[in-house]
Amino acid sequence: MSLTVMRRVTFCAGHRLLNHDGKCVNLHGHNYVAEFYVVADQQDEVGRVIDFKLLKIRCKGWLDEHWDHAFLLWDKDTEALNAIRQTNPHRIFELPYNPTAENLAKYLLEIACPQMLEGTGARAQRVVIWESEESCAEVTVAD
Ligand SMILES: Nc1nc2c(c(=O)[nH]1)N=C([C@H](O)[C@H](O)COP(=O)(O)OP(=O)(O)OP(=O)(O)O)CN2
Repeated sequence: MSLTVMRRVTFCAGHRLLNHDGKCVNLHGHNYVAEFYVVADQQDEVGRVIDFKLLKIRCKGWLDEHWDHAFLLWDKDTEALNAIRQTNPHRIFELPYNPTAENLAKYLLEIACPQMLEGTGARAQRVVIWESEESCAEVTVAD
């Protein structure tokens, strides 16, 4: 048997896809939805994998601090980085790859979730990023 809990968090961010052969090569924004699927080795004395409220505080807290209302840009995209830096104030989060939905999900699972969930006894198993109501990317920890 395996028990998983999920918390959904929404955030707004701007980005562009470098080398994309379509309109998403332009700076634009999305109302993203992130889903965090979390497991633990055992349930706590209350019967929880993790308190939903604590999960919300950790996941939403990280996104509010780092990605909400920021431009999520590839650190190689110097043209966009320099353009956004011309505006004051500005909020930029540099990524080591293009900010596709796939890569955002990967970054959250591999880098951000261990930070978010530190000390809770829970760990992320899967992250889904919805870029629109129609399109999402999903990443899962390998077996
Ligand atoms: N595999 C991926 N493909 C695309 C991604 C992505 O993250 N992963 N992202 C984009 C763009 O960010 C874009 O904003 C979304 O593109 P698209 O789905 O084409 O947008 P629309 O549905 O709004 O297109 P309409 O033509 O306006 O219907 C692109 N691809």
